[in-house]
Amino acid sequence: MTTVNDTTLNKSGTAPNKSGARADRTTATATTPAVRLADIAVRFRTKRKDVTALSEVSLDVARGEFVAIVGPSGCGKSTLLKLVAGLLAPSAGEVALGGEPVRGPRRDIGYVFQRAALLDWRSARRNILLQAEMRGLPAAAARARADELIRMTGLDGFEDAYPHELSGGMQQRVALCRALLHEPPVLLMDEPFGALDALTREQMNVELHRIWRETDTTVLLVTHSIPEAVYLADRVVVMSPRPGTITELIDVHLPREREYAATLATTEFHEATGRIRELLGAAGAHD
Ligand SMILES: Nc1ncnc2c1ncn2[C@@H]1O[C@H](COP(=O)(O)OP(=O)(O)OP(=O)(O)O)[C@@H](O)[C@H]1O
Repeated sequence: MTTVNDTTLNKSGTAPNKSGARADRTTATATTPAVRLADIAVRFRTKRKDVTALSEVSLDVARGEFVAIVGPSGCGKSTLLKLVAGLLAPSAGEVALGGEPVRGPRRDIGYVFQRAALLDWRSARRNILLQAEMRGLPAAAARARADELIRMTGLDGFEDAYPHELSGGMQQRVALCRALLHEPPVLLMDEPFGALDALTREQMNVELHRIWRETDTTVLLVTHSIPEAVYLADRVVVMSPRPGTITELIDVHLPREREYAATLATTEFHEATGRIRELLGAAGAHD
């Protein structure tokens, strides 16, 4: 485990590469990050009060990197994902995807939420294909990609089932397939497994990590589970209570292939989860 404070990262933006080794600083600055948040502030003005949700947040996420975001409730984690998706404009600072400033809703991202939000009257396959219909993608290619994702997520045999015939885990798999159908370079996940039982959640963690390894997707995952963050991520962003700032960035030095039980038994896993707990505990959060 290596910890880097946000001030250091603001300037260097270094990030681990796919092999788990750290890219050297010169290479990292020469490479355009998949996601860049530069000096972000977000203020909400409501009739009753003004809320500063995020303040001085800077973060570079490398292409193909898996970053988990943890922090106390209300510290601005969902707000941060909305900025990347272009669903919200920052009050100050710049957001860029692949070097291009984000100026409005982005179609080239995938988004998975806590609730799968499937259409009840459509089968699993037709829920996945909705993404293609909304984007006007060629039907044959979309069907082939949907079949590939169905296989990758172990949904074979349930393609024609309706949402009420699927378990919570299966519904989230359908939502994941739908989010990946158009092969987005960036996948945003907001507490995607929060409504699942502990065992299904573990299985989904293992599957998500395998799918991420098999694709080149950059992932930003918001989670309240410290073990989930450390098991899945290359780096964990730990946030402070509102106004959310980055308290610390934790590099997770685990091998790319991560067998679940063996990973949880490693010293690296214990050190990283311990450090995050300490930081969140010090901030008064008990996630
Ligand atoms: N549209 C909005 N208008 C006003 N305030 C908002 C709006 N969206 C978010 N907020 C406020 O901004 C802060 C951050 O909200 P956000 O949902 O990003 O937090 P979070 O870290 O994702 O929380 P949780 O972990 O509980 O889901 C909260 O205080 C919230 O009330």
